[in-house]
Amino acid sequence: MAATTQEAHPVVIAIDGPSGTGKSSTSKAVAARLGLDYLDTGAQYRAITWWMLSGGIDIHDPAAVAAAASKPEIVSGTDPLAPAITVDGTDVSGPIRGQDVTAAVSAVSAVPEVRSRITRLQRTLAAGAPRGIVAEGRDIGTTVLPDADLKIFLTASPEARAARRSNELKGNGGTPGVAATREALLKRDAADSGRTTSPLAKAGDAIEVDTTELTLEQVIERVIGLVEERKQRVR
Ligand SMILES: Nc1ncnc2c1ncn2[C@@H]1O[C@H](COP(=O)(O)OP(=O)(O)O)[C@@H](O)[C@H]1O
Ligand SMILES: Nc1ccn([C@@H]2O[C@H](COP(=O)(O)OP(=O)(O)O)[C@@H](O)[C@H]2O)c(=O)n1
Repeated sequence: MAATTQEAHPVVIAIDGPSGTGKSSTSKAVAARLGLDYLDTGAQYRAITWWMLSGGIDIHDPAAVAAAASKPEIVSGTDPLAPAITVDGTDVSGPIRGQDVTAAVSAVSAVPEVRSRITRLQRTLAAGAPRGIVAEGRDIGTTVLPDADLKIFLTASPEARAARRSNELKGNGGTPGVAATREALLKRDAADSGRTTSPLAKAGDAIEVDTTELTLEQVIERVIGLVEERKQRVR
């Protein structure tokens, strides 16, 4: 008989922060290296926004958004090497990154009925992750998974964030310059931080990592180091 080996309990990592701080890149890499699932919660809010825009729903009418919030079927893949998202069976991973969705998503995600619907999906995915999950967004540590084993809040200067995002958009054929990108990011930060329901915020027990002067690899190593530290402490 083999000695009783204790199954490690699934590890839940919450990574929050504003746009362009490195949440998606860091979360995907950490999940892939640790063999965990990955959840991009921003993609879910973008997907429901894409569906509303496609269906002609007035996204500035919270009652209309609330009434439609439960209608689309949103399915998120959780493989960090091939994150996928579909709405009613259509792959929307490309269209949800468009400027129209980016400009509309903060209004849609501020509606409480949208948040409760998406939060339910997120908790179901986290609960079903066999080895655990890295979930990234704005309210993971505060609202979605308040009992996460590790909470990280990423920050970076607006200049660094705008330069990164602008570079990325150029690669995707977009043209906005750094100044326009910076303005758009700050506007979205203000809307996301200022909403009543589950705003963008650092959880009291989250560890803040300023990525302005760090390479992506340094951020990934920092987070993996914090996961290891946490494991040592609970052993
Ligand atoms: N520490 C870093 N240094 C330089 N570029 C980075 C760093 N972290 C992420 N990036 C780049 O910045 C862009 C935005 O990163 P992303 O992970 O999508 O941020 P977020 O999910 O917070 O919006 C991507 O092109 C990514 O490769
Ligand atoms: N947990 C989350 C994640 C995203 N969001 C909303 O979804 C938008 C898009 O999130 P994202 O993570 O794709 O944004 P980027 O950081 O990629 O620019 C945010 O600006 C928020 O309005 C949210 O409200 N709560």
